[in-house]
Amino acid sequence: MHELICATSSVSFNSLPSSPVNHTFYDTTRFTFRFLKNKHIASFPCMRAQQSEATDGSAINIASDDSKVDALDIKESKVKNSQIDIAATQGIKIRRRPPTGPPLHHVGPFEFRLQNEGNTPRNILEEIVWNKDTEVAQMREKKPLGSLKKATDIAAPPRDFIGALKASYEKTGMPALIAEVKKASPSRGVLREDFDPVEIAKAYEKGGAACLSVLTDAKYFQGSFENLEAIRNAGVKCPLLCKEFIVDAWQLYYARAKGADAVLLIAAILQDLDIKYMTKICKMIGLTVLVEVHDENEMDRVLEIDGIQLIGINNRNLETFEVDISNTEKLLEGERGEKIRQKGIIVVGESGLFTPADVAYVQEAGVKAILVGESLVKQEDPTKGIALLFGKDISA
Ligand SMILES: O=P(O)(O)OC[C@@H](O)[C@@H](O)c1c[nH]c2ccccc12
Repeated sequence: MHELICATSSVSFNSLPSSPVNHTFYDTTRFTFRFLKNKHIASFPCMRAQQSEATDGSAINIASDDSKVDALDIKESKVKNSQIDIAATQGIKIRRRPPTGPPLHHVGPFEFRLQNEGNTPRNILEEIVWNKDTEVAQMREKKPLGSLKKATDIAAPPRDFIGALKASYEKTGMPALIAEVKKASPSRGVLREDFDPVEIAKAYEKGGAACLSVLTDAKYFQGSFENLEAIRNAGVKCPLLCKEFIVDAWQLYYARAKGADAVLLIAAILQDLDIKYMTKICKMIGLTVLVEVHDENEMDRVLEIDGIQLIGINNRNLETFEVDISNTEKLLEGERGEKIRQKGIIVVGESGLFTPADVAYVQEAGVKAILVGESLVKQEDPTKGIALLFGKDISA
């Protein structure tokens, strides 16, 4: 039932066969056991890299300098813990990575860790973020930041996302539309079988959308960066929002290189400092930032950050999928609404908008733009879908 895996501390990998069996750890049904002396092999990314080289058959030696490694071990765990502490003080419940912290128990020469629920995502947002972390690490390896920066430099110049929203609002007197090119979602499944992203984007533009949002997450939303690029290259003039789960600054450069004019930063998964730092990078490379909030705490955090011009209020709770459009009103009431007006921030009402009454309701609450996917993408003709949503033709 429980498996015990041992390796000696002064192991020299070139003395072992190339099979990983001898020097990897086995997560068994409930417990992971390993010799204490070797704990660093699993603990450090650099060691892990060396380990995988060994599995390729190349010869490597890992010097056993336990004191140095232990010091690093402590440092790594401290950094992790302090990040968790910061997130906690900011009220962030989403854990950015599985908590593979120090072992819980020492038994004689072994350490053992209960393979507890802590290493299982607690909700869909956490699952998405953990997957994204791995996905981004793999993409980064294929396209390091240096080459990506060059691609960013030669990308077509960014379009004015906020300018397009303002112009539309002024023209129609109604919230500017950010229409979303969305094939599927974890909560609703596939929204449209005959999904042609370019055709849908063109239909949105024709119907009077000010900007477009393009889902690029493949695993949960069946989106792609190819869709973003294809829409950009098809002559669509609306500025494009790259709808991604951004967890790493690398993704900002990637989005810009693929033709995005704006990106979404989700306050539920990013600490204040991440939002500040990423906003600075976006400014440098010409990307507009839309910061998404879902509750009062996230709104208050974001209102403390300088330079935020666009805030999206998501009516969908990404942890439970519950949608409630009164959330927009709730977050714009009283002092918060006042502060937003004073700062000249444009608020975008996001998710769950289906009817002219819904649009009127969030407009009344104070939004100057809306982000809509499902109700438009499901329409046979998305152009007509826009007129139905607004109760009139807004394309003229
Ligand atoms: O399809 P809807 O209910 O109109 O929602 C669109 C958009 O708000 C939603 O897709 C969204 C809002 N924030 C997100 C963050 C990630 C993925 C998707 C989203």
